[in-house]
Amino acid sequence: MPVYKIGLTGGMGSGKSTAAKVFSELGISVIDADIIARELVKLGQPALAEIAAFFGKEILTSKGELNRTRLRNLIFENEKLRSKLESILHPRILQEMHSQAGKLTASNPYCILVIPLLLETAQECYVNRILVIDTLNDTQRHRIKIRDGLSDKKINAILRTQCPPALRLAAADDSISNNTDLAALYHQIKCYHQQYLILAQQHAIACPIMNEHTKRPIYCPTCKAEITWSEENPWRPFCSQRCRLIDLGAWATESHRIPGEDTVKLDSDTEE
Ligand SMILES: CC(C)(COP(=O)(O)OP(=O)(O)OC[C@H]1O[C@@H](n2cnc3c(N)ncnc32)[C@H](O)[C@@H]1O)[C@@H](O)C(=O)NCCC(=O)NCCS
Ligand SMILES: Nc1ncnc2c1ncn2[C@@H]1O[C@H](COP(=O)(O)OP(=O)(O)OP(=O)(O)O)[C@@H](O)[C@H]1O
Ligand SMILES: [Zn+2]
Repeated sequence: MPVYKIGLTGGMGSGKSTAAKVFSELGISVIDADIIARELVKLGQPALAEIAAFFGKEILTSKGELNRTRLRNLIFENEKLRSKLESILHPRILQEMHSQAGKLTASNPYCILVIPLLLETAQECYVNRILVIDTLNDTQRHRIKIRDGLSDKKINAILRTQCPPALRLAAADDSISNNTDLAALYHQIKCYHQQYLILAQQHAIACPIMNEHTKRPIYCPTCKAEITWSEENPWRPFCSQRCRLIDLGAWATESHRIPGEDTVKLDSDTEE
């Protein structure tokens, strides 16, 4: 049975890595998408070659490593370049993250998946619960400035690409407010840790019973191919990334709509 997964997410500098360290100290396995993203662009990795092929040799340092600052300056100023980078890295990050999670043994009561862009990339379906770490804007900026020495302009450019904090909190099952000190952060995490131990146990008991009752074929909503609902298929309920993206496109173009009356008519909806 797959290990119960808590998706830890939050904006830039909200304290995800700091919180992850606390969970790890409590004996919980942590899989961090940011760490995977860094591994994937190390010297000799295929993703680095793909990035260099698209962005040019100027994106590499004299040692052939990724010039992260240069790439950061490019992608947060240009949506097309960001999409291109994401198309190279995100499928690989997702695959590696779920491969690592799939290898966790049943001795793990639950695990933490640190996914900075959990909501931005619609990964809600891969986790059992969403834990959002939230920091007030001023504190967030102050901490980023101290840590990274970035200007307000550069911080704004990054924050603009991320989910607005209010939407993130609205999607949360649980939330941590990280505005004061490390002791307060630690205290909140310890409380959630106790809850997660119980929830994971309840899940482990309920899940096999539910699976037995719901054992029936599942079909890809896009191409109708029969799929297996398992850790090995990170695109579930779709058969592939392609079908998932096609479906997302359909939502974006509104060919998928939940039927219902339009109660509010926007000006732009009314025909002249
Ligand atoms: C552009 C890169 C090389 C810049 O590296 P750098 O070390 O300067 O910054 P770092 O990785 O610490 O990111 C800074 C902040 O931006 C956020 N961020 C990174 N990529 C993105 C993105 N595509 N969209 C929105 N926010 C992002 C991070 O979560 C973090 O809060 C790096 O961010 C990257 O490879 N990004 C693409 C991969 C990705 O999407 N990672 C985030 C989720 S795993
Ligand atoms: N409770 C706290 N008290 C004091 N400093 C903190 C606290 N939480 C986090 N910090 C500091 O704030 C900065 C940002 O935290 P952290 O690196 O954990 O954020 P993050 O969400 O992982 O960032 P990113 O999105 O950039 O990866 C770090 O320098 C960290 O030491
Ligand atoms: Zn399909």
